[in-house]
Amino acid sequence: MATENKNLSNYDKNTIPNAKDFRFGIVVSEWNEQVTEGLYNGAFAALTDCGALPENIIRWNVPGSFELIFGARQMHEKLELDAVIVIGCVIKGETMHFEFVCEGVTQGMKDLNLLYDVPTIFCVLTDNNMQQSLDRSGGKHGNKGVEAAIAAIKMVELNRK
Ligand SMILES: Nc1c(NC[C@H](O)[C@H](O)[C@H](O)CO)[nH]c(=O)[nH]c1=O
Ligand SMILES: CC(=O)[C@@H](O)COP(=O)(O)O
Repeated sequence: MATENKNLSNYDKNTIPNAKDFRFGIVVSEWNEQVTEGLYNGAFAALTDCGALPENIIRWNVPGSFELIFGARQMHEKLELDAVIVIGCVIKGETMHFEFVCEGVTQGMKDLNLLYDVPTIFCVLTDNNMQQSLDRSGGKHGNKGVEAAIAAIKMVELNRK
């Protein structure tokens, strides 16, 4: 199902575990800051709406999406967390750089999920243009940051079984 057929912000709070005892790390890319801030705000709002305490949500910034890998790894290594969410926005330019950044970040996130017992949640937009990114960071298709927050809570619950 494409995003255009599913609002990214929709969730049923009654089906989501209470996150009051969960600790989250969020690594945010500064590239396309207007979009990544919208994603972060969506994630933060959804986490706290589901019971997470603001003091249990630790944010680090990195320059670009490719640095999300190292930033998330350092969070896993240095902080006691239940989940790490990485937030980025990669938008196609004139060259192949888009493909390599997207592939590198995707593979890096997969590797982190293999290396650590704490889940790393992938909240990286990989869009053809800015409008697509705006539509998915609080626009007409909702907010992927909300989707990522709900995924993080569910994965923490799964990890505690
Ligand atoms: N073009 C975008 C980038 N490029 C920068 C890389 O992510 C990285 O910071 C650089 O190659 C240095 O290692 N990053 C994004 O997040 N979004 C883009 O659209
Ligand atoms: C994803 C990128 O690095 C890309 O936006 C950079 O733009 P360009 O391919 O025109 O250099």
